Amino acid sequence: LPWAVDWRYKGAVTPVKNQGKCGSCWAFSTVAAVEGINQIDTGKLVSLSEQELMDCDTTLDHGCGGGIMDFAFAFIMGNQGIHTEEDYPYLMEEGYCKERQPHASVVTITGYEDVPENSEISLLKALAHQPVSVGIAAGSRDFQFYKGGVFDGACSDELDHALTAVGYGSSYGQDYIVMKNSWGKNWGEQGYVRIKRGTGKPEGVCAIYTMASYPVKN
Ligand SMILES: CC(C)C[C@@H](CO)NC(=O)[C@H](CC(C)C)NC(=O)[C@H](CC(C)C)NC(=O)OCc1ccccc1
Repeated sequence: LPWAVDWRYKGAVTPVKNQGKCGSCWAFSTVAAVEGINQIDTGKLVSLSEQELMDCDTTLDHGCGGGIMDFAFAFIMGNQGIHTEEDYPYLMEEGYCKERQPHASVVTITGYEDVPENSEISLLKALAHQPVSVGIAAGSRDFQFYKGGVFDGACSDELDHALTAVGYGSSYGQDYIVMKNSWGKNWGEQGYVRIKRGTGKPEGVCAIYTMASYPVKN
């Protein structure tokens, strides 16, 4: 396993976005993971459409009411791909599903995998290959008002938010996993949070090892 990984330096991560007053973190996490594997696979970094997931992936996911990244990965597979942000921009509220645009470009995936639960090494192994979608218990004030540094809790006790892990490393003896949030650039470390790893908690800080998954593009 590499000592440190950071997909931002590899050009696989788009600028931090902002979900606004809408519970669409699941769509932002899904899209960031697909933007990552797509860049790794094609060399092109393309910002993709969270709005398409909000408007069109409505059977199992619930727009601003919440969703699950695995459901969204499955939708993208069934939908034969996802449009670019440019072609299908974010409105911060649910809208009608726009029909497929004939000449629009889409990014496809061929599958997705769940990271084995409660296994830090499994998440690091996945992260060494690509950005990974991660569920997190983010309801605590400590997390909401996080300003920087290596976060070690306190957290709420159930999963209620989603981030995208984009790397891991160590600084001044503190081991961390760095994650992209979708609360704009003014939150945390320019929109990112470094979460402590190696704490010995099987579920990880804020339960980040309990619902992680990533898209596959063969
Ligand atoms: C207040 C929320 C709507 C805010 C948003 C983030 O913006 N949270 C979410 O979208 C979270 C993310 C998840 C990774 C924990 N999703 C949720 O809370 C979803 C919502 C329902 C409607 C699908 N529920 C959910 O995760 O229930 C647990 C579950 C796990 C695995 C399979 C089925 C169910």
